[in-house]
Amino acid sequence: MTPDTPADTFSFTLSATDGAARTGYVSTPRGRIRTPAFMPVGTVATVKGLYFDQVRAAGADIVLGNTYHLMLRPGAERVAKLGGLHTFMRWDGPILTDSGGFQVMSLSSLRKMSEQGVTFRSHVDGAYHEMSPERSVEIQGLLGADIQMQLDECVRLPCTDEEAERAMRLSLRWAERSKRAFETQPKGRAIFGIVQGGAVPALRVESARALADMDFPGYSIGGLAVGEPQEVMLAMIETVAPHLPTNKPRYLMGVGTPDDLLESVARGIDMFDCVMPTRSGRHALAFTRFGRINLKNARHAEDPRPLDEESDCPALRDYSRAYLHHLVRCEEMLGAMLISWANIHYYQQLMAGARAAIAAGRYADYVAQTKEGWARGDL
Ligand SMILES: O=c1[nH]cnc2cc3nc(NCc4cccs4)[nH]c3cc12
Repeated sequence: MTPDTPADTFSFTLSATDGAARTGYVSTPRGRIRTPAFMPVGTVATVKGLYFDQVRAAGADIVLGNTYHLMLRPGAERVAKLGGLHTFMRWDGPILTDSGGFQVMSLSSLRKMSEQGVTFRSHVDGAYHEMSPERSVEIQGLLGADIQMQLDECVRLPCTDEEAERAMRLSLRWAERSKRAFETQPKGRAIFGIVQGGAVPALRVESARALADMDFPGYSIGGLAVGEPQEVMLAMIETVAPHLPTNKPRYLMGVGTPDDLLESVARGIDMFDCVMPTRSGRHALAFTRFGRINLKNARHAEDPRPLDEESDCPALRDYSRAYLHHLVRCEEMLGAMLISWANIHYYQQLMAGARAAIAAGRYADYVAQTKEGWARGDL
């Protein structure tokens, strides 16, 4: 923390831009987040298969926790009683939590949505729960999240314009209520508004402008990475970004592949989260400088080469493809752990390279060279 940044504040500093791409850092009481940033997903208080010292060593400055999962198990009040999520899972850096609404709609059963909020049955034990903007913020506060999300309604794409409009306007009303409920929380924490509006440019612009008028400390772009083609996602980013304040961070929720990250950074996104690196790691899919490598494939059975001998990550540098293939074939947990570690490291170094390239004014070249590497791969 530089001396001029008091320990109990949240702020965003833009260091350089290259076209619409930006690099800088978010300052929080628990440390800085270098942007563009990729946030490993720690769904139930763990980045699946990794120790947090590996997550930190890979270059992650912040991790994501899921409010929906944690409120069901072990429970928000229980986490608070145990000292909060940072203490509970032994991660002392910033934590971002989502609001739970997205998982309620994708994981729970018997959901009932109203102006007040959403009631649902837990996918864990069938118990009834209700989630309102106020309760969601209360839960995120009990978890101790440094960056919190408003409760919103994310419609799956494709959807009708009427559906997108209804959900966008509800989300704006919930943005007001979430922000008001957040005011009781300790200084230094932030809450982000979430831009909705489906794939309808006019609705996206209206949502972004209304949220900007509410003066949030940061803005998420939601309602994307829900099955739409990449070009639709990128078009919505291009539509929304000009209407968001340049001096506040922009977080694209649930994104994405390495290609999604590079293309979204080029359009002005600062923060990302995605289960892709860890979920793919559990399915034997490695992301490398040479593109994707499916370690289930028998052609790796006698390949003594590591995934990337030039990497400074042991999982990429020290283990042969043959060994990784063997672990995968035996369904040994170390296989999923090593490939998840490799993928988290790859995503972090992809963002580190983007930050350096933007600062040097050569982001377009960085993207082109990176994509050439993916194509050149001797997979
Ligand atoms: O609008 C949203 N609001 C709050 N959380 C989200 C999370 C999101 N995650 C994805 N995509 C990644 C996925 C994860 C699981 C199914 S899709 N898209 C998302 C959109 C939203």
